[in-house]
Amino acid sequence: MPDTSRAHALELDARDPLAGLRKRFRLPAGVIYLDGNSLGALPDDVPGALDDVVRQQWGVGLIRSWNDADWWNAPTRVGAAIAPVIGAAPDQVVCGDSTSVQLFNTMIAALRMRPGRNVILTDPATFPTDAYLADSVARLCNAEVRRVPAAEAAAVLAADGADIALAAYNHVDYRTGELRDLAGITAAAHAAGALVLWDVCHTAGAVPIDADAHDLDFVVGCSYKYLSGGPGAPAFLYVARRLQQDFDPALTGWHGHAEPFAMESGYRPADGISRGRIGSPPLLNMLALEAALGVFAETDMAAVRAKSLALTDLFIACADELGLEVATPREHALRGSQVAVRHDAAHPIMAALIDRGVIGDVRPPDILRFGFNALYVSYADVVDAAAVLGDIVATGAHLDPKYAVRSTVT
Ligand SMILES: Cc1ncc(COP(=O)(O)O)c(C=O)c1O
Ligand SMILES: Nc1c(O)cccc1C(=O)C[C@H](N)C(=O)O
Repeated sequence: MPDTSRAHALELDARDPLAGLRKRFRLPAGVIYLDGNSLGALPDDVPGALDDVVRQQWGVGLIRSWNDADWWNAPTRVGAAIAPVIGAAPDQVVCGDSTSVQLFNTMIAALRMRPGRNVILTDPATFPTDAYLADSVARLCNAEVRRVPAAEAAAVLAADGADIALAAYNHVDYRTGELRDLAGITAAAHAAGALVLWDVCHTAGAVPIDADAHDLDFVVGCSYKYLSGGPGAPAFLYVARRLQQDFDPALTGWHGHAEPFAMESGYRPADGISRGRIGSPPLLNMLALEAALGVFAETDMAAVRAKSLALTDLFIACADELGLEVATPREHALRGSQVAVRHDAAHPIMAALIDRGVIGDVRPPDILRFGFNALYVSYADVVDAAAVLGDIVATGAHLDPKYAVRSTVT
């Protein structure tokens, strides 16, 4: 039986090589934050950096800061800082725009790069924005969306892949936290002549992605979850170097032009990853993200992954002891960095948890989600959160009518 005692958790914290990174984040007193898989906690470096960007770079530098503070190159500079986190050699990652925009842009580029093929293969359980965009892209490009669960994707690609242009999958199921077979689906897609687009929103900064080692084609991820870039922080796009000269995105904005300030009347794409740029980037968010990324230079993704698995192992053991139904796979190879617990009263239980300072979220119909960012969640947090959860379920505290009211964002 795993040891779920608080004393043992404190021992684990004392031995944790990442424990020192927790102070790099501003965590409110009295809160156990287990929703970094939706919005990451505030890094300590961000307020000062933003203050400088607003007061000095914007307030004093004004338009000069495009040059003097190198705003112009921020998308590729911040992309270069994200690259090691996702296992990418330099010059393959650009930062900017939302995940949704990047997904749309890349799906169309992939269809253009595989003429004669008209199918986008995706998961029926994909994150909603991915599904909605695939359907819209299909309407725009006269293509078809074929919905095949990730577990069956490699077999479908092998048996019936001739018309598939793109396999577009989420690295982690946002509900259950199940980690998908990135290597297997990618290899099967390539054997079938298709491209792959991985949405790594739930793994960037939490799970090694090894984009180059796995020979991925396109990767899109957000930066406001495990990367802690802040609300609305821009997404990133990886285009493998070998594909960049053929990358033909839908959104041909002027920042992706070969010579933006030549103000030419026609579009000529920039070389390399810069052609993934679109229009003016959200610089305040992007420069906050740049400051947030500093912490990743002080650790490596193998250490982050090892602690994340240990945290989720411990939480699963606690949930087992409480007799709760865990929806997240127990095998490490199949687990992201969150634990999902099924309960018919998921909403009121989460409301009661939040009331007591334990912040997670819920997803329909019955999933309580708990995300574990190894950079700032401690083992003591895990057992303390589980103790509050156990107390609520045992006492029926969640049955209080005040917890029946649902908030807009959960
Ligand atoms: C897998 C996945 N893709 C996309 C998104 C969101 O896209 P956007 O950043 O455009 O809101 C999320 C979360 O919101 C997500 O979990
Ligand atoms: N992106 C979000 C937002 O704009 C508002 C509220 C929550 C989010 C999230 O990130 C949700 C998250 N992607 C999920 O897995 O459900």
